[in-house]
Amino acid sequence: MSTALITGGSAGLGLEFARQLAADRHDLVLVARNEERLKQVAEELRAAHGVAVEVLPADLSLPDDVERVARRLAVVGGRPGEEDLRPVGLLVNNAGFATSASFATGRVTTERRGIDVMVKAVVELTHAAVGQMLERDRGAILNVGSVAALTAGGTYAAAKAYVRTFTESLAVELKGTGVTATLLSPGFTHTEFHARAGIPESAIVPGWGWLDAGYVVRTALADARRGVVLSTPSVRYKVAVAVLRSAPRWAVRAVGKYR
Ligand SMILES: NC(=O)C1=CN([C@@H]2O[C@H](COP(=O)(O)OP(=O)(O)OC[C@H]3O[C@@H](n4cnc5c(N)ncnc54)[C@H](OP(=O)(O)O)[C@@H]3O)[C@@H](O)[C@H]2O)C=CC1
Ligand SMILES: CC(=O)[C@H](N)C(=O)O
Repeated sequence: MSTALITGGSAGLGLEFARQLAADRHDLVLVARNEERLKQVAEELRAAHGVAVEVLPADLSLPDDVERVARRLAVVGGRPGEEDLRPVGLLVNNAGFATSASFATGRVTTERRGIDVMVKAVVELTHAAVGQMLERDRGAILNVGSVAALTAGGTYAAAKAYVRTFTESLAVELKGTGVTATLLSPGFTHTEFHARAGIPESAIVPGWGWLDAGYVVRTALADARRGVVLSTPSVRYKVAVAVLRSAPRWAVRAVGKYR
């Protein structure tokens, strides 16, 4: 039974990762800003599955909070001060958000926060985890990107494009070791994401349809266990990725946010 650290574990896909990993007997470290919701999830999963669940409240747009989570990820186990801590065997970099504002008229502080959470924190936490995983020669990194990474859909898409290339590059570097890197590229999935972004789901009619969070997470975990580098749940979103990757960029730009 290994330990998984999940960022954004209080809601949406992160909560689903926590539930499915707990059901599969993983101990958990849950990271998000909302401590109360994290505590509720921890109580639910300890009671339901008898696993150990650490609650690690952190705002991943704040460097000191990221550093605190990175220190937890760097734990190898057995060292002074680490007696009660097990090394993390699976890091799920999941926390993320988008805004409905356009770049030009939106707040640059919000843009900066998006980069902090979906790019800088992903890099720092991945680096902390990979170090101890290579020392133990086993572990897995699962970064949550988006199909949007292949679009010209704003700074959110740009951040996800970074995570896509970063994760593929990491997989190349880790090849031949006992550590794997997987990029999950979900399509539109029913979570709190759009409501939080001020975009009611009812206002979105994605041509490729909506996905269920449980299905997305089951697919991602199965792919990560097999060491698959690019995990894109559902045939229709695999087709969407193929279309976006092969279409002329002027056509992709014309679509903007793929829907
Ligand atoms: N839903 C979708 O259609 C798609 C989502 N994705 C990606 O999936 C990932 C999960 O999103 P999803 O579950 O849908 O969204 P939700 O809004 O349901 O959940 C987002 C999670 O991220 C956490 N979070 C947000 N900001 C911070 C922060 N500053 N520090 C720490 N945690 C934070 C939230 O917790 P808290 O508020 O407590 O901090 C929450 O647990 C994201 O990376 C998103 O980009 C990709 C493609 C499609
Ligand atoms: C599909 C996504 O990543 C995101 N939910 C969006 O609305 O673009």
